[in-house]
Amino acid sequence: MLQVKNISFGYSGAGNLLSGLSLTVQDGDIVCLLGPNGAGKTTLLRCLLGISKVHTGSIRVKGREIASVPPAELSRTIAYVPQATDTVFPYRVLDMVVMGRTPHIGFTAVPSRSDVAVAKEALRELGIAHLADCLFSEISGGERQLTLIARAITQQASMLVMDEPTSSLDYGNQVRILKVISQLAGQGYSILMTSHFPNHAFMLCNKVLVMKHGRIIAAGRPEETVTENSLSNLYGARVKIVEIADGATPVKVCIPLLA
Ligand SMILES: Nc1ncnc2c1ncn2[C@@H]1O[C@H](COP(=O)(O)OP(=O)(O)OP(=O)(O)O)[C@@H](O)[C@H]1O
Repeated sequence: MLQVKNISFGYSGAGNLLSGLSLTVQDGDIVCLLGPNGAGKTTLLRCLLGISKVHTGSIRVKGREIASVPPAELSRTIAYVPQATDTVFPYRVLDMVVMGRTPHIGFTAVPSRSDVAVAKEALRELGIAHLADCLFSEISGGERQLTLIARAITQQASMLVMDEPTSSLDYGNQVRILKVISQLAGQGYSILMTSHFPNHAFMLCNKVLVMKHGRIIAAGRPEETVTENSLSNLYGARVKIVEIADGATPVKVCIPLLA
């Protein structure tokens, strides 16, 4: 689905932030990108979406170089869920979500009834149908994040790229979003998400990319890549990983140690 080979990128005036970076996301994968603040995770996502142009290397989506894929077509393949942001425009939540139809209908076209129906269905799926007429600027950070996920679902792309999808959510909504992500993967979506919570890797993901100083320093299954040693190297914090029983399946949990 997504093949990244040996890319490099730096912001103008600075040296390379990303260098020699390669990764693959297969159909149905849930990939967790872990790394400390400033490692380059969001920058990498922006490169994958073609928002920032890589200096060297290749990014292929469904076998085609993204630079050669028209933006609307790329948006029908990959949907982006940015970190929850504010907007200066007083859009209704439903209007924000209907915007997900833009790659299908064009910037100037008026959304049809069926476009609005797709958006309303996404709101229902995420349990926020009651917010449809609220202003995006007047709902909570967590509700905004759910709205942005609804917009991505409305886009009906086959891959979701999510930047810290649970960052401003309360505990219950974090679990809700993790379940939604798992269900979306079950429906055939490929998912690449950044997270500051290594537990997400164990709970949800079949693959982990560990990023530091603009490089992928480890890639593989969560059990191989998320270890007490790797986490303490990555974050400079002591971490204990324990197994707890959840029915028949033991689940690994990371616990940071203060001492
Ligand atoms: N538009 C920009 N222009 C110049 N430098 C930038 C820009 N955006 C990010 N950077 C720099 O690039 C580095 C990586 O930033 P990035 O946002 O990709 O990291 P991140 O891993 O997503 O961090 P976090 O976990 O804190 O969100 C940082 O040092 C940041 O200051």
